[in-house]
Amino acid sequence: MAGFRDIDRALFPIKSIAAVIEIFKHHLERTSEPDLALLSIIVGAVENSLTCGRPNAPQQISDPIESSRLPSLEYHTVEVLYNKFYAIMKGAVDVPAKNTTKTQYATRELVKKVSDAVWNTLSRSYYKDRAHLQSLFSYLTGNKLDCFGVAFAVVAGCQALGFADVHLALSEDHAWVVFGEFSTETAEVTWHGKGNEDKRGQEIGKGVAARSWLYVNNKPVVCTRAMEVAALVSAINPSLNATHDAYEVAYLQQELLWLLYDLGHLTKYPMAIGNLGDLEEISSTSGRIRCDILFREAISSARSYYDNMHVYPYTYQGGYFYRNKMYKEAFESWANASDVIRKYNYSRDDEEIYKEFLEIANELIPHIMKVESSGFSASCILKKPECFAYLLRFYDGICQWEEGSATPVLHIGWAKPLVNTISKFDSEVRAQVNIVCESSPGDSKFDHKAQTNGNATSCLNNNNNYCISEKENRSSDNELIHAIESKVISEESA
Ligand SMILES: CC1(C)CN=C(N2CCN(c3ncnc4sc(CC(F)F)cc34)CC2)S1
Repeated sequence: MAGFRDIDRALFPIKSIAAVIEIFKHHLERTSEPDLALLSIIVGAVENSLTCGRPNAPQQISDPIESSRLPSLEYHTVEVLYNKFYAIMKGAVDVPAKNTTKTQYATRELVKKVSDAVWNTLSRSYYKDRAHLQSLFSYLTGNKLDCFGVAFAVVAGCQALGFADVHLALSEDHAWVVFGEFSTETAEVTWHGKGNEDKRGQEIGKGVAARSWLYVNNKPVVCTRAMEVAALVSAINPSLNATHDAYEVAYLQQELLWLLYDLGHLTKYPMAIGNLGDLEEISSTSGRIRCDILFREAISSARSYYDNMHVYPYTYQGGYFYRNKMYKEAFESWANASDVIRKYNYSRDDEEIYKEFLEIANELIPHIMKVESSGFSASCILKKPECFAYLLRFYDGICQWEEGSATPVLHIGWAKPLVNTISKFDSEVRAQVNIVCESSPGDSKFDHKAQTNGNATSCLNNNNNYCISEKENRSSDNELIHAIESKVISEESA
């Protein structure tokens, strides 16, 4: 049984955040591969004691990070849970004894059996979106896991059984596994969303499902063991209740993310870098790079390794700019997010990103326009043509997202804030935006590269892409506005 090494035992009982960080350091720096089950049980136990525990004895005044603030976590407690997990996995599959030195690779049947073992030991019915259901501590003490937690448990189970080829694959709203000699096999192992039949055991769709944002055009984050540790650290949830976080848990998550960052394990994991950026914005670590640099690193990671098919890096950055009243920069981030989503077809599985764009279009941008047109605005974005251009690119990306999709995106609820926003820009500001039409050779949204045909006309038609560049010379953008308005309103009459 991989799990416990003497060094681990020596660090028990765990009485401080610092001790938890020491265990992660040891597993990441001095073992062949970190033990996912062990680390998930430990961090789940700590999170549980600080966020779900009953208000225990009056809090000790000592520093929660270094000395004992945590209810002491005994080696025996962790060992019992670890052995229980191992027994469940062992019981589920009869792994042939390792009689050969030949590396054994997992099969689809094995992966499905491990997924069934987890699936069949979950409580019958519980609120799946509740917080703190992501760790093996939750699974082993409460038989509850969220959809990410099930996928993580399957990977940890396969590791415990000796299958080093089974790894976690992550999109921005779903998780599955890759396996086999070249990690080319894929399998669903958990559910997604509400009321959808799970597809466990099936390979990841290549057909129409692959064109939805949910599967990020087959550009998922395929994890190494250390990146699976980064995923479990990202999944740490410091929330105490709807309005407060447990400071010690947020601090633990932030320190573990910096440990993983320094070891290079976040390089190909944009969302983990974004999570670290969010934590740094709340409470910056002295001597560390600023959070806005982290948001930029997340974007360049998505561009470098995932063909710029991920949306969240831009919405991490846009959210930061918005919270810090950097509205022009926020518009640019959201226009860039829209340039990603336009490449996809909208499918019923994409509700999460739909809600993200709905909130930006119908809450955040209207709020900005309200405060900016109150006359006391400092950033006077209503006078800047580039802001108008960013907003048009943002809205146009959503229009194009809808084009060619089986499910409509826009409805009248989008039109009012949209038209209200555009009409806040005076005509002489709008006139400074030049809209250039581009012919599009192919029909596919993914491999189409914009071609500039040189002659500038202002249009929004269903076949051609167009890009917007702010230029001095005037162009009539009323056609464009009417096109957007008529498009949206025609949706209404449809
Ligand atoms: C800009 C935002 C709204 C802020 N937080 C965002 N998150 C996006 C999702 N988060 C994540 N952070 C690290 N890894 C993963 S893997 C995954 C999909 C799940 F099904 F496994 C989600 C996710 C963390 C929080 S996007």
